[in-house]
This record gives sequence, structure tokens and C-alpha cells, in this order.
Amino acid sequence: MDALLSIRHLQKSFHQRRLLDIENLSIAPAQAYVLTGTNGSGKSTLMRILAGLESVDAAEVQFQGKSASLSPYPRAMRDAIVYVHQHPVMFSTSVAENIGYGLLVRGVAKNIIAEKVEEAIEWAGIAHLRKNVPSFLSGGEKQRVALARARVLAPKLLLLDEPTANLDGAAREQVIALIPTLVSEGNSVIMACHDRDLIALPGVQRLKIRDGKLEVRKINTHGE
Ligand SMILES: Nc1ncnc2c1ncn2[C@@H]1O[C@H](COP(=O)(O)OP(=O)(O)OP(=O)(O)O)[C@@H](O)[C@H]1O
Repeated sequence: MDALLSIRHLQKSFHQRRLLDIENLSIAPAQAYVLTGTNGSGKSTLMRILAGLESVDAAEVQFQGKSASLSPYPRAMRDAIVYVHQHPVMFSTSVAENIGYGLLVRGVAKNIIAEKVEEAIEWAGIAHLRKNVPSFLSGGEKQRVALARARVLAPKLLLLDEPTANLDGAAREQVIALIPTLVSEGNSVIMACHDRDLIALPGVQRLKIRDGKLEVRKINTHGE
């Protein structure tokens, strides 16, 4: 199957220090990946590069079969790739308005926004929070609002930076349960994480950064 995104010879340095030197990164459609590596190995930096939030020194890029660049970052990729921060920033309006904001910016009609927001709220299991102000939500609730806010944009690739960090118990399980549904809807997902339960999700491909290089591990077939 053709890759959704493929990148060759990706290099990134900070202050003369070569952080990333990746020969080949290939992201298939409708596939989940976990990106692991020790603290400071460059996971967040790679995610930010893929989202167009960080510049890159060199790379050859193909996106949906067409040659592309990472800097400047093209509109087609900005529309199709959505980054979800570990501590999502939200406006002090309601949960529903936060979820619909990206669609409003894209000029989508209000009745369509309302429909999509409602669907995303149901999907994320946060109907009871619809009118709440995000600053009063727990970490797990905020992460589910952030996932719903990303999902309404129908991204081809979701970049989740430590989606379960600081969560435990039911909150963590609720977030983990949403990941396979994103993939079954046709999205690709890359999760930077240390969470063993995410790494062990069936069908997930492991990517590991070690000394700036990317190692591709086997796909989990049954979970581990
Ligand atoms: N803007 C920057 N300027 C200089 N150095 C930076 C910058 N951003 C990141 N770094 C450095 O690059 C390295 C990788 O950082 P990054 O946040 O990508 O690691 P990480 O693998 O996500 O770590 P963690 O698991 O702790 O979140 C770190 O040494 C960090 O200090």
C-alpha cells in the first residue's frame, strides 16, 4: 500500500548538536504507531517537525504520493495532520465551542459544525461536559476533549504527544480505548509515549529513536 507520508534523510540539530538523523520514516494509511525513546531522545521534536511546528535542516518528503516540503510546510499537510499536545491549550468558552473552533476557522457552516461536534462529543464520551468551561476539567477529560477537537477535523494523521501521561485509572483507560477507533475510521496515529498499554495495543507498529536514528520494530499482532 502506498505510504501516506514518507520522509527520507531527515536531519535536525539544535546548537551544533545533531538530534535526529533519520534515513527513512514511512507512515502507512490507517495505521497506528508508537514512538518511543528515552527522555530527551527527540520524540517531541520529531512530532513537532511532522506537524510543521519545528523547522528541519534537511529532508525529502512525499505526502499522499506527491513531493512536498516540511519547511515551508504545505497547506495540504496542515489540513491533514493534526498535533495534540500533552497539555492541550483551550479557550475559556465551553467544551463544545472548543471542539468546533477548528471547523469555524475553516469556514464550515454552523449547522454542519453543530452536527460534527455532537458526533465527536458522543464518540469521546463527554456529553455530560458539553457546556463546561475547560479550565475546570480533569486531565483525562481535557485529553478527551482535545481528541474530539482533533477528530472533527477529519485528519489523515494524528500526532498524539504523551496522550496518557499524568492519567491513571479510568481516565487513562478511556483515552486508550479511543485510539483503535481512530484507526478503524481510517486515520493514522503516531503516539509519542512511554505507556506500555499503548505500546502493546494490537496492530500497533513501534518506532524507536535511539542515538538520533529511527528503529522500526515489529507490529503487535495480539498485544504483548
Ligand atoms: N528549541 C530547542 N532549542 C534547543 N534544544 C532543544 C529545543 N527543543 C528541544 N531541544 C532539545 O532536544 C532534545 C530532545 O527534546 P525532545 O523534547 O524532543 O525529547 P523527548 O524525547 O520528547 O523527551 P521526553 O521523553 O523527556 O519528553 C532535548 O535535549 C532538548 O533539550
